[in-house]
Amino acid sequence: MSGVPVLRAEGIVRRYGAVEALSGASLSLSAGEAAFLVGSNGAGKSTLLRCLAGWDALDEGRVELLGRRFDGADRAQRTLVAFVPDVPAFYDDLTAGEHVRFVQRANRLDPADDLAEELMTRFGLDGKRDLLPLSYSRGMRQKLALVLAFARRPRLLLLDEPYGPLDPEASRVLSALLEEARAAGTAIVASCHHDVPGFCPDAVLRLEDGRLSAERP
Ligand SMILES: Nc1ncnc2c1ncn2[C@@H]1O[C@H](COP(=O)(O)OP(=O)(O)OP(=O)(O)O)[C@@H](O)[C@H]1O
Repeated sequence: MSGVPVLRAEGIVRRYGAVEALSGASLSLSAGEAAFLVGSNGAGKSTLLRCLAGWDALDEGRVELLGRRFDGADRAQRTLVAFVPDVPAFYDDLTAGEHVRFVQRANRLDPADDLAEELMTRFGLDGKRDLLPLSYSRGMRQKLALVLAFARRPRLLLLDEPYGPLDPEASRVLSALLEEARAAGTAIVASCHHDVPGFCPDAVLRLEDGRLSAERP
C-alpha cells in the first residue's frame, strides 16, 4: 500500500441551506504527515473535519481512506479514524475509567495494551478515573477525549482546536503525543488558530471562503 495516501479528499462541497461552507476542498495526506488547518472564524474548519471524519454527509466530492471511499458507514474503516470535535461528548453515567475500558473494548484493543493508562497518567488524569466526565473541567474533558483518541492508535487523527482549553503543561504533552503519532505513521489534521509549542506541522492548510490551499513550509 506504500504510495497510497492515508487521506485523500477531492472537491468537497458542504452546504447549510444557502450557506456554502465548503466550496470544493481537496487535500492529500500520507502516512506520518501532519497538517494544521487554519482560517478565520466561520471559515469552515469544523465543517471540513466533520466531513473528513464521516460525521457529516458531503453535498459533492469524495473522501478516500487508504485508497477506499470513506463516508463513515463502514465499521472497519471507522476503526482507523479518530476524531476529537471542538466540544467532545461523553456518556453521562460512565466514569472516565469506564470510558477508557469501553473504547478499548469497542475497538478490540489488546487488554494488555496499557497505552490508555499511560496517557491518563501523562495528562494527570490517573487520580481522576473514578469521576464522571460531567464533573470534569473543560480542559480535563479535552484531555480525556485526547486519551481516548490516541489510545486507539488511529491511522488518521482529526482534531478540532485540540489546544484550545489546555494549560501549558498539557499543551506540551499534546505536542509530544502528536510527534510520537506522526513518527508511528499516523496522518494528522488539526485545526489551530495559533502556533503551538513544540510541534511543527508538515503542511498548513488554509481555508478561505470555503476554499482550501496548502502551504508546505
Ligand atoms: N449546523 C449548521 N447550520 C447552519 N450553518 C452552519 C452549521 N454549522 C456551520 N455552519 C456555517 O458554516 C460556516 C462554517 O462554519 P464552521 O463551524 O465550519 O467554521 P470554523 O472555521 O470551524 O469556525 P470557528 O473558527 O469559529 O470554530 C459558517 O458560516 C457557519 O455559520
